[in-house]
Order: sequence, then structure tokens, then C-alpha cells
Amino acid sequence: MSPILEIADLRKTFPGGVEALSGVSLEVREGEILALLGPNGAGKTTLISTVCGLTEPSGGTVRVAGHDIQRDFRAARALIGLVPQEIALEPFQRVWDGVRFSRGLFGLPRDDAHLESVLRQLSLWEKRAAQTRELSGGMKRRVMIAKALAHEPRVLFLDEPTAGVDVELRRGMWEVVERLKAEGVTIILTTHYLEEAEALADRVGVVNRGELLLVEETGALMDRMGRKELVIELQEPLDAVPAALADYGLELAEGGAALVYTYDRRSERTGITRLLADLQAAGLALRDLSTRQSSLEEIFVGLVQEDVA
Ligand SMILES: Nc1ncnc2c1ncn2[C@@H]1O[C@H](COP(=O)(O)OP(=O)(O)OP(=O)(O)O)[C@@H](O)[C@H]1O
Repeated sequence: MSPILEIADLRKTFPGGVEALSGVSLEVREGEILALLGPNGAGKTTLISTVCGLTEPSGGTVRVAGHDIQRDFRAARALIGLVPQEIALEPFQRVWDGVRFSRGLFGLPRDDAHLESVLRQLSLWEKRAAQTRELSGGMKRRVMIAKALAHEPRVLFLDEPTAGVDVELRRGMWEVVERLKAEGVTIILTTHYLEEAEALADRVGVVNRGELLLVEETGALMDRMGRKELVIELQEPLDAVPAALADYGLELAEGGAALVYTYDRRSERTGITRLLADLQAAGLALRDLSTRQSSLEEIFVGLVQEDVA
């Protein structure tokens, strides 16, 4: 299947000289959720704005379902829904009027059944007659999404959909995103929350200093980069790692009451069996063993540091 979004060597240098995008290439498959992760100022919003035609690229091309965003702007833009970072709504506008207006902007015929289904999907149907000023912050965000979906786009951009919202609202937003995916909408979201990418995304792209460092299946990224730690709790605390165990790169933790061994869970030989035998040979009595996997957060920090080095 050909990708729904094709970005090739996209560049953006702002007047004043900031190079926000320095040659980003990316293909997004229809129906997937792609999360773009990156620190503040990495270029995520610029990437989205450029794809959506709000910022003019300095170079490169963007095609949406084969339509070039510059040469064939109207056709390309009609396929895109954009939910920007900032909530921007008319305080006195009623929810229903707002979504109808958004659809009208694309010159589409009235389709109340579609708008009703969008509002229901976002749990806003009961609020259709409310003015936006009467809504909670979480509802306002959902109204922004409803407006972005009013013209039946095939690709939806969500720029930090859960920035600054509490855990419950964040989970509610994840459900919304998953429902949209089930409807066949391709979703590209930016986030600072690594658990969000891990929970939602089929693939993760890491952006740093205007470059896309990698794009990879979320699970494969975890597998490839995921280190595991074996935490060995000891009966008696230690002052230092015994010299006989120096080869394992163990770290003391919990005030000497635990040793931490880091290994690659994909490698054939993790070294755990030998380590346990050597622990016994060194006369150490164990209280408990546990393992934990490095999170996407640790992977991400590692990647960005590599890029800086
Ligand atoms: N209109 C503009 N004029 C000049 N520079 C800009 C403009 N918009 C963004 N930049 C610069 O481009 C770079 C990338 O910014 P961008 O907003 O795309 O980052 P981001 O990854 O979305 O960050 P955040 O996570 O903080 O939203 C930054 O250095 C920013 O200061």
C-alpha cells in the first residue's frame, strides 16, 4: 500500500536564520498512529505546520495521498485535519455551530449525520448546544478535535494533545485517539510524554534539532534499545562490589542492599546464569531477584545524548 503521507527532504529555515527542519524524510502509512517525540524546540510543530501548509517550506516536498502540498494545496489540505497545540475557540460559539462552520470552510455540503457521529465519538453530543466558554478544558480540547474532523480528513495531526492535562483526561484522550484509529483515520501526534507514545503509537519518530533521528515500530524500538536490569537484593548489605564480580559491571543500589546488573535481553547469552553462580561462589546470600525493562524515556534520553555527542 502506498503511504498516505510522503515527506521528502523537508527543510525550513526561518527568517533570522533558525534552521528548524534540516532535511526530514518520512513516510506515514494509512491507518497508523505515529508519535513524534522530541525535546522543546526540536522542530515537531514546524514539521506539522509545514505539512499542513501553515508554514512555507524552504525546501523538499510533502505529498498527501499523492497531492503535492504546494502545487495541489486545496486537495492536499482537504485530506488533513489539524489540532494545534493552543486551544483557540470562540467563547460564545455553540459547539454544533463551531463544527458546522469548520466543515463549511472546506466547501463541503452539509452533513449533519457525520457531525453527529463525530460529536458522539468525542462524547460531546450532549454538549452540542453549549457555548464553548461553558466547557471544561478537556471538553474544549475535544471540540478542537471535532472541528478538525468536521471535513472528514484522512490524516489527523494532534500537536501535543495531552499537554498539561491530568492523568484521567490523558487516558480519556488516548481512548479518543484509539477510536479514531479504529475508524481508519491516520494519526500523527507530537508528545513529550514517552508513556503516551509507548501506549498509543504503532511507530515512534524521534526528532532532535531539526532532524528525524529514527522512525521505528514502537515494539521493535523497545526490543532493539531495551536494556533490562536484574536487581539482586542481598541478605547482607555490601560496602563495595566484590572484586571477584568486577567483570559484570554491577552497580550497588539501595545503600548496598542490592546489586543491579544490566543486560541486553535480546542477546543469546545474558550472563545471568554465570552471574548467579559467581554470586554464590563469592558467598553472597540473596533475598530476592527482580527485573525491569528500560522505558522509552531512558531510550530516548540515550538517543538524544548520542546525537549531541
Ligand atoms: N515563526 C518562527 N520564527 C522563528 N523561529 C521559529 C518560529 N517558529 C519556530 N521557530 C524556531 O524553530 C525551532 C523549532 O521549533 P518548534 O516549535 O518546531 O519545536 P517543537 O519541537 O515543536 O518544540 P515544543 O516541543 O516546545 O513545542 C525552535 O528553535 C523555534 O524557536
